[in-house]
Amino acid sequence: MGNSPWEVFWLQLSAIVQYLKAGVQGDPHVEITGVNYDSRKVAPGDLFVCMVGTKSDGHAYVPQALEKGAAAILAQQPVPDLPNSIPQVIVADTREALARLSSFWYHFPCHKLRMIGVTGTNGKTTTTHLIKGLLEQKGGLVGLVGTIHNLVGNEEIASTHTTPESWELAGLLDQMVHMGAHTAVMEVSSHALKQNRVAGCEFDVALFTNLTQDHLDYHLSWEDYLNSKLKLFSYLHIGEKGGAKYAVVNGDDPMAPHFIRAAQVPVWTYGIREKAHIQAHEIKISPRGTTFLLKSSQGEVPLSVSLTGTFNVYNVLAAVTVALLEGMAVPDIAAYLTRAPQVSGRFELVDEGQPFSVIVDYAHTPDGLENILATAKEITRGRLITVFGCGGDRDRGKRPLMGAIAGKYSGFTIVTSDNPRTEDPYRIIEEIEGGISKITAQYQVLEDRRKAIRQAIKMAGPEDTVVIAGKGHETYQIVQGKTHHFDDREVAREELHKLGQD
Ligand SMILES: CC(=O)N[C@H]1[C@@H](OP(=O)(O)OP(=O)(O)OC[C@H]2O[C@@H](n3ccc(=O)[nH]c3=O)[C@H](O)[C@@H]2O)O[C@H](CO)[C@@H](O)[C@@H]1O[C@H](C)C(=O)N[C@@H](C)C(=O)N[C@H](CCC(=O)O)C(=O)O
Ligand SMILES: Nc1ncnc2c1ncn2[C@@H]1O[C@H](COP(=O)(O)OP(=O)(O)OP(=O)(O)O)[C@@H](O)[C@H]1O
Ligand SMILES: N[C@H](CCC[C@H](N)C(=O)O)C(=O)O
Ligand SMILES: [Mg+2]
Repeated sequence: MGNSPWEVFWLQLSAIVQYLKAGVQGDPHVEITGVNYDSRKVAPGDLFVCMVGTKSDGHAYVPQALEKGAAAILAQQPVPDLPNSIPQVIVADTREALARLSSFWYHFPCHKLRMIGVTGTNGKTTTTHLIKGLLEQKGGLVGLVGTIHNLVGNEEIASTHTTPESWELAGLLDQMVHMGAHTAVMEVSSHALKQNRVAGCEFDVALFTNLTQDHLDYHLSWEDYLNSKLKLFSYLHIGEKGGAKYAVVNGDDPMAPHFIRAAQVPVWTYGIREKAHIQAHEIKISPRGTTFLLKSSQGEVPLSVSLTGTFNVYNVLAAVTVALLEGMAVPDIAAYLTRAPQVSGRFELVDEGQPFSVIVDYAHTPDGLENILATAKEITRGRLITVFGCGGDRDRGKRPLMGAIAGKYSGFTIVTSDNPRTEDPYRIIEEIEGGISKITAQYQVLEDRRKAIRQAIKMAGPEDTVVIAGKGHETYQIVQGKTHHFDDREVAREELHKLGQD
């Protein structure tokens, strides 16, 4: 954290107070040289923002922040016994205030970029990558914010969250502006929407992919999860930007009417089953890609993409809808899609010349797993062998559901660990077994993920498919709070090489 890399920057606290229209206790004529919401990372001259969290309350860390040299405090409850030299700004919601302040600090980068926000349970990463690739065909740079990485021009900036905290987000958007990007396409998670991480961003386009069960550990109810996602749409019309604003909605999703109702801007729909502005017909799926007829107001054209599965047709339709509305012509869209690169860890084939297929995929929700396994089964002549686990410290309700889905589609399943984090791996596995054991006895437990992958590869015969689900692009396994290097693709490759050696 800190200032923009492009200039040494500071603000007088009074300017921040004025912008936020907030109350202040103490003398606001102090220089603020940075902003931080984590006492452990505060630098001298920072404004320390007290955020109320799920684990602790940032107001309690003011003494640590002051020890590190914080020059002022932004709080939502007055902090008692502050030294006279430390002013405090009081707002109703510090997360929202931080988001607005971040945008102000970086001179409103979201006003200088066309902002495209993509939300939904599954498909955000895939859709945003497709949108970036498509829009760059028009010329110029498109920035990207998301799960795998953030891209500022062609520079890759590691991502810690799918949607970063507002301070880091404004910094990224600022860098995109300085690199000359004209558009930013970003994944907007439900956590980010609920926590107001994007409250300082004015979006031009909001896109909804789908909504199925996830994150109930955090949202506690389906309504809260849905309402968080809806925020991207209900705030879309508000702001000072010129230019066309619109919403794009998957018309086949049962939740579509909520998103259509929430948007107070023109809405465009896409889909396969229901009537929609942009549609796909005659879908043909093969292990290395999909073809279909794209129907839009410009007529029908055949499309060929390297992404496999009906679920990916939805992602392609979503991206195509945005590309069309951003002014691209159908032939240019079609030409790009035939050569669009695969998204890392999404239906990624590991091919070391073995006589069976190995697919690494990021499916970590019941719907994601069902989609990937249904697709894999459709293109497999032999047996489908699935390796998967469920994340620790995450929605427990997903575990038996994913167990049952794996049991339903797979000839054999190996239940293993996927980032147990602080939980007991065997407790997570037991919860998965609660679902799979009701469907089939064709499974085994191998907690060690490498052993599970090895076993699946050893079992596979010609024309079988091994699906290794849940981690996709991830290069780590978090066990007992510690992060170890682990990459499903790397391990699968190593285990394939060992075949026949023992
Ligand atoms: C559940 C969740 O979303 N947590 C996020 C939230 O943390 P929190 O509110 O629980 O924070 P907390 O630990 O209670 O601490 C409260 C405050 O005290 C501060 N603090 C804490 C300790 C200390 O010593 N000093 C100090 O100042 C913290 O910095 C924080 O400001 O706010 C933090 C600051 O923005 C985030 O880093 C943190 O993300 C955690 C690490 C996380 O794992 N989040 C995941 C679940 C997440 O956000 N995922 C979504 C994508 C999900 C998906 O779509 O699949 C994402 O957008 O990445
Ligand atoms: N449109 C879709 N509908 C259902 N499942 C999908 C869809 N697109 C992708 N998936 C499945 O979900 C997995 C994750 O896809 P992707 O990374 O694009 O989603 P995401 O929304 O970005 O996920 P996250 O919330 O973790 O960021 C894929 O590996 C695939 O198994
Ligand atoms: N964004 C998702 C990713 C889950 C990926 C899976 N590998 C896990 O760790 O649970 C989450 O944080 O819930
Ligand atoms: Mg993602």
